[in-house]
Amino acid sequence: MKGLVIKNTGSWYLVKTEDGRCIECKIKGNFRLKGIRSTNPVAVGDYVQIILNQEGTAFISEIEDRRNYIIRRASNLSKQSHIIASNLDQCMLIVTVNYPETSTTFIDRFLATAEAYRIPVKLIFNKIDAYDEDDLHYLDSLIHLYTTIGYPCFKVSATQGTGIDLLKSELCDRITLLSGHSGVGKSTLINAILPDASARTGEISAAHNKGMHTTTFSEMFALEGGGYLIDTPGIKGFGTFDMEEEEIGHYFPEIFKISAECRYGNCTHRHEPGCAVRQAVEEHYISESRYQSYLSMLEDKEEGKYRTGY
Ligand SMILES: Nc1nc2c(ncn2[C@@H]2O[C@H](COP(=O)(O)OP(=O)(O)OP(=O)(O)O)[C@@H](O)[C@H]2O)c(=O)[nH]1
Ligand SMILES: [Zn+2]
Repeated sequence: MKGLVIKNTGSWYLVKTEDGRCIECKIKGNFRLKGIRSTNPVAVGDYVQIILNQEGTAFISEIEDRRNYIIRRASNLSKQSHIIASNLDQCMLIVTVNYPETSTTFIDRFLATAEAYRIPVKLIFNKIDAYDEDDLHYLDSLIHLYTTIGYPCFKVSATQGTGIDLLKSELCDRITLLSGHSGVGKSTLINAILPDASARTGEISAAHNKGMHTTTFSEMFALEGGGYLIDTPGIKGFGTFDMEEEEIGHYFPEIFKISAECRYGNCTHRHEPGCAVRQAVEEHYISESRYQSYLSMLEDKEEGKYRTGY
């Protein structure tokens, strides 16, 4: 029987079958991702084959190939990774320009990593009810910047309910991962979208307290109109994987586009002569903040910090 893994507690998985039942499953056999040592062989979002036993227990016997997945290293030194979720249609990054301020470096690192994973991102600017004129001006300039690069932007207020209907239509029939750093209003937004989510979130935390302190597991919430929302409690961003220096620029779409005109094919857009990217920054075709984010990722790479995520 085929099903979708909607919850992972670390010791068992909840699988929603095609006929609409939710079945608790264990895994059987040895599932390995090529090239990755993972702490969880099966992830939320996986399509699996399950086998029901006569005693009423069930196990996962097969995982279908993943369209994509995002991972996070268990720790900086560890080679083990944790698969956060798989088969995502999109990520929504929740951002606030104030209370607290989300830095453009944080946004850009998230976007670049999602590009590397080939997952489209939409930016959700929350708390628009709380901004003064300066904040709103800055908000509009960010929206202009990111929309121009190709990332759809939405303005919402989770507490006032502004923009929530449009957001719901963007979520419809898709599998969406919600992300954002602490305090941006992720829980409030989830509650505005899914009125019964708070009860279920309580349920996961209870499961966690039974000894799972180091790893947080994801869960999918079914949306009223179809589709799923994935919350990743405790995960503020996802880890980058080993990107080559020349590769980092590929994940900044506007930098990548212009880099075709650089004199050298392996240009890192720092000090090389004939660099079209640096020229574009000087002429304001590429934003200074995006370029700085790009440089900061290069620096991490040089310092061997790229495994930490952010
Ligand atoms: N003014 C205003 N405040 C909001 C809005 N959304 C959330 N908040 C407030 O921001 C604070 C943080 O909201 P949470 O939903 O707990 O934020 P979170 O992102 O889940 O934070 P963590 O639990 O730390 O991950 C709370 O005091 C919310 O009431 C909004 O749209 N406008
Ligand atoms: Zn260059």
